[in-house]
Amino acid sequence: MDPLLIVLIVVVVLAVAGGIWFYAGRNRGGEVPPEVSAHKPTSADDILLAPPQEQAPAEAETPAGPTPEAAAPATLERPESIPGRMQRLRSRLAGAGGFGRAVLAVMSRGDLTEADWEEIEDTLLTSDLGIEVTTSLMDELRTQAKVLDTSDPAAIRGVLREELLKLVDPSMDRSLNLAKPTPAAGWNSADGEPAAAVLMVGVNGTGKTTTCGKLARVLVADGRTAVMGAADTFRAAAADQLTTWGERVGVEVVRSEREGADPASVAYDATRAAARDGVDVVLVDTAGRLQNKAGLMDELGKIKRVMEKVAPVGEVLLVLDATTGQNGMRQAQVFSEAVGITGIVLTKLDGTAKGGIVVTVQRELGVPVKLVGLGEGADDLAPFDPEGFVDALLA
Ligand SMILES: Nc1nc2c(ncn2[C@@H]2O[C@H](COP(=O)(O)OP(=O)(O)OP(=O)(O)O)[C@@H](O)[C@H]2O)c(=O)[nH]1
Repeated sequence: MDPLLIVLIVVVVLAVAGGIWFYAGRNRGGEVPPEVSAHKPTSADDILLAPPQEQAPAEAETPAGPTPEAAAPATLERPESIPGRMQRLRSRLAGAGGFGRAVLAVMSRGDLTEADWEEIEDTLLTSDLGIEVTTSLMDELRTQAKVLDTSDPAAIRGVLREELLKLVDPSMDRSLNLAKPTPAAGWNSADGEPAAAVLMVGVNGTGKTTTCGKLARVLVADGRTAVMGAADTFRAAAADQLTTWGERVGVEVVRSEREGADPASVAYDATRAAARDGVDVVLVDTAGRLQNKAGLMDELGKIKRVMEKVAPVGEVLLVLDATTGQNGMRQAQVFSEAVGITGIVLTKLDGTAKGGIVVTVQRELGVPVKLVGLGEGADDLAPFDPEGFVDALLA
């Protein structure tokens, strides 16, 4: 036989055998394993997918809210009630070790020396109270110490509690504005009744997306319905993260499948969807890129403007990381100038003993802390309670 023909036959036989082996191999492997084909979880997802801390997820009745378009889990979680979580989180706050306790310990020594007063001053300054507040608090404490002339811990505690409470200011209105807004002039009532709108802003990593998800749970626990808008189109995982949060409690998430899509258009779609579905609240998550103030103003301004084609935005919540101290304050100023802020969410308060940031941020921005994040658990967000906070600082 012609040697060329032999070589040709061998090549054809090898190719056919190889093809059969490859095909059989694919079938042997069966379906592509889900961990390969599915979205690869990030560390944040791991946290989100974990069951809520200290609370077994319970089966809930059919939610009043809209059904998520994505495949929903078979059972929905019932978020922890607001009073329940406040009770639980108060002890966590106390566990973080408040600066009040350290001041109390020094003041209870009685007959304070200058060194003792310096120790108190250092404690106050390192707790992020800022120089101005520290100085006036020191003056007040010196006066009160003279008046009291005692080392009785209960009496000193009473004075310190009163002074700290004054600084935190219990008279501020900390309620969220969740009243149904008056529709915008051009709004067609056939398109539904606009929902109360909450816009979440802040630097990246402060916990905006997490807080949006946690706040949706607060609303569900409070018997309200909601829609979330994933207008953080800069970080693709943020929309996935928000979708997971929504699915757990039956809250629809409006998102764009296109990375880098116009955040304002997602915010607008979410606001319209909320009106169409007749839900109570629309929560919009945004990206926190602080490239420059002009860019930030443009982006946030545009988001707010398009949402207000439906109805006024009732709440703009600035999400601030309590552990970033004075650095966080500078960023907060930029956001507050870029878009009018109506309240502050202080996250990661579980990770710091420097509770003084509550006082500083309220004074510098002139708006109240309305919510606090006290952990990575799904229900670790609670309304800010000044008395509980001061008690925890002194515990
Ligand atoms: N300990 C603690 N961690 C928190 C709290 N709130 C949020 N976090 C964590 O902070 C990390 C960042 O949260 P994200 O919600 O992704 O932050 P983000 O601001 O949306 O970030 P970008 O999408 O990049 O802008 C996550 O690991 C959260 O679990 C809190 O109150 N306490």
